[in-house]
Amino acid sequence: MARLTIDRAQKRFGTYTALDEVSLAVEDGEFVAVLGASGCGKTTLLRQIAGFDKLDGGSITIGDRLVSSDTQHVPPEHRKIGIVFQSYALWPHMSVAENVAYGLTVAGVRDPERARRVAAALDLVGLSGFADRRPGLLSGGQRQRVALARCLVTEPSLVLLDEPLANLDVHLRASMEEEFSRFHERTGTTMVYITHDQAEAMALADRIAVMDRGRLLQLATPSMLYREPANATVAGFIGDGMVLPATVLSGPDAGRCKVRVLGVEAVVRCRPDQTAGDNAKICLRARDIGIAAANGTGIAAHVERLSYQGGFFRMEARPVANPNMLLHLDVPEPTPAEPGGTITLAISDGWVIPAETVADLAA
Ligand SMILES: Nc1ncnc2c1ncn2[C@@H]1O[C@H](COP(=O)(O)OP(=O)(O)OP(=O)(O)O)[C@@H](O)[C@H]1O
Repeated sequence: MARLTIDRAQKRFGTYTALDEVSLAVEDGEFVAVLGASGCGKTTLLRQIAGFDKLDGGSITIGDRLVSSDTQHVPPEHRKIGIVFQSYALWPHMSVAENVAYGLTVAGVRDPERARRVAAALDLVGLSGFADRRPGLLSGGQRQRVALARCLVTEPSLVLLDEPLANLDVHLRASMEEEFSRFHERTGTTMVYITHDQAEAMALADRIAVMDRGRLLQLATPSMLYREPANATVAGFIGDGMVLPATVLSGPDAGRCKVRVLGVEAVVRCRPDQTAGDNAKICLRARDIGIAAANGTGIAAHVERLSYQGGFFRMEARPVANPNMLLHLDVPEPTPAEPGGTITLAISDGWVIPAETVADLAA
């Protein structure tokens, strides 16, 4: 197991900067998900960690060993890294046991040591009874478990997972998520998990690194990302956040600021160093907006759409005074208004997004 330190990693393809000064420290035994939309640079980052490409600037250290820098490039096979790909990449003509044994055979490990380690790895992923099967006769989830066993058997110091569940159906994904979690708990292996699926990242990771256009925007626990997004991009990307212009009326008191938003005053969470002033932005979640009390003041809005979510409705509504904005909130059955009707909304919570400076990397 090893700590992974990426320091100001740069990667360019021609004039395009795919990695722009990415710095990231993954603790020994930690499970970090790298999350971002397609094209944000996740795979490029993984390829630098694995050593498939050379960096244009910065450095990567695994444990105490500098593996990538201007002057150093340790080849992939000498980095003690295990990789699990979306495509499984199993040999179709070999049995499950032979596939798992492959890395050991290449490394010169012989029986009975090799057979013992293969059996232990298959046991770890719950596939002991499948040693003699060909991969073609396994389900997608079982194939991914073989790929995991094959990666583990070499006792890597770091495991990289590149969208490993992307080819599986929804039900299998959920059970494989549990499998990865249990596996991480049992082995304590340092893991970096690439995904564009935030539910998957939230369910699995100790911390999530959110990337956008080659930059790391925030590295934080799932709950911190949700509660305290560092900037408007993270706020909008994670948890369907609504980002609204606001004025901070008074500075923090017990972690909360008074703000004016959509013409009403509200008390929301903020950083201890938040200052009063115009041009602020706040992030609201669906749960931060509710129906105002009868005769209470609030935000008059036209109901545009209702969609049933099972037990409640997701309502979309446009403020009468700001019709270019679309708010969403969850309302119980029976719904308090129908599409075309008007409703008064109240804000119960929210987060003042810190002024955009450097990405806040504090967890
Ligand atoms: N070898 C290459 N040559 C030129 N451009 C590249 C190369 N590899 C990646 N890119 C570009 O770098 C950017 C980041 O690509 P990358 O594959 O890292 O994104 P990603 O976040 O993994 O996306 P996805 O989720 O779709 O796999 C993209 O704009 C891509 O087109």
